[in-house]
Amino acid sequence: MKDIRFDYSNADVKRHEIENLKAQVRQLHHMLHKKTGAGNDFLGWLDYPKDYDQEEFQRIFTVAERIRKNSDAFIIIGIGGSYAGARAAIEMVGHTFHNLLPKEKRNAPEIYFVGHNLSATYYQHLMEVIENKDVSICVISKSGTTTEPAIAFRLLRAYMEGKYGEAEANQRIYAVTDGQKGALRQLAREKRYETFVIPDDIGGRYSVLTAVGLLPIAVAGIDIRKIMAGAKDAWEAYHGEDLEGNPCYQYAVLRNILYSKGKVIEVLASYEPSLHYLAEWWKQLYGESEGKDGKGIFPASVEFSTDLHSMGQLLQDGRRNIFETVLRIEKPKEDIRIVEDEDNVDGLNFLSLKSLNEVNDHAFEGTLLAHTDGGVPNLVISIPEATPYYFGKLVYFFEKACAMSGYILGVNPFDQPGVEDYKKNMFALLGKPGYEALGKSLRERLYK
Ligand SMILES: O=P(O)(O)OC[C@H]1O[C@](O)(CO)[C@@H](O)[C@@H]1O
Repeated sequence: MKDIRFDYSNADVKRHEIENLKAQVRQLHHMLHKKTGAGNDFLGWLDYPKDYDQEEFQRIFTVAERIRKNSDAFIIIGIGGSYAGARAAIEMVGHTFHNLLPKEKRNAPEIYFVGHNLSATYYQHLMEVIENKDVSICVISKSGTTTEPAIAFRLLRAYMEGKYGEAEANQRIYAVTDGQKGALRQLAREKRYETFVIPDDIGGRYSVLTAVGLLPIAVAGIDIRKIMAGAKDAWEAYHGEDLEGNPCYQYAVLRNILYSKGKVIEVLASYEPSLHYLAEWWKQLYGESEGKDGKGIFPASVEFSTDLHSMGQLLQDGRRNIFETVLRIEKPKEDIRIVEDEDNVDGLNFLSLKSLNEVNDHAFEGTLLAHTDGGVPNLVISIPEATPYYFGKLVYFFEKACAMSGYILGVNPFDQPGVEDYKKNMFALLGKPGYEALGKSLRERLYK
């Protein structure tokens, strides 16, 4: 079977720079696996593909099947790690226009994501779209108190209870949350929602292979067994301590070498629009894991060739503090041939009958050379196909690389103290009890 490939031959990094980190990687590998490093109470994801709860996994199938049968629309409420992974999978593996396909072709409900913004327009428009449709919802929040999904859930719970009456609404609402504590767990108990557990030792951004990601992905009609098979094979493939044989650790090492040379921005580039949300998921994983203690690579993303006509200028010619990681799909799901045109007014007959994927590949090759010539080191991660299996494998690749990369950088890759600051200010400005003094001082600064 083909594998994920990592190529750093265009990174302008010397052999000895990599060799120098070999011993450190080995030591950090043991720290990770023996769970002796910073954030070690959040390492549940590390062996999860091998020892996940099979009983709960079966229940995800059963529930997904029920939702697929009785729902025209499935609404997923969540933010950050409680949302991005499922969306990444559904977009990468599924149909580009999932919701617009005729129902019989889709064989799954329309899928909508909410709870990841505070836009009234977004909610109002969603309500218009789901009118007259049978709806099920899944609320996903580990803490159960995150403001954005909590507001969304309040709105949608009222909508569901109004539409179906409380008893039926309760059967159409599913919750994925902490096993014991939190506001959502309490509500789920009271209302008798069917629930799934987010393990204590798995943080939001590492949770896509738990029910957080798997339930929405299964409802969308994607084979979650294959995802877990890919993740399990990744566990094996990236288990070795030796840098030479472990592409996942090589990626961690290469990005740190580039960072130490002033390349402080990593741009994840792809040539398939279906990877858009994978890049969003990746940004949270790396941004939240590494951006702390005054350090961290800024993770950004572009979609080529779209962004070659905008960000391409900056990448080619702007400040040289960027490196690029290209995420390639070797065999895209589809291909089409460019048609011959007798008149050739557009002068494109040199492309007649060529495969569009081939044109896209040449765009990649041409850009790789142009950007490396322009002083932008390029790393390339290639996945054979955009299938559930490779999604699972890629997720684990990035997760483990992120843990190693964070440890090399010298941070705790598993906490996120910085995200609390905006929350405190927002609560204070909204008048949440307990935040009165902060509210007063913030208002003085804002409205002086
Ligand atoms: O699942 P929860 O607790 O609602 O958290 C959602 C997201 O919010 C964060 O805590 C950041 O605000 C992320 O780490 C997390 O993925």
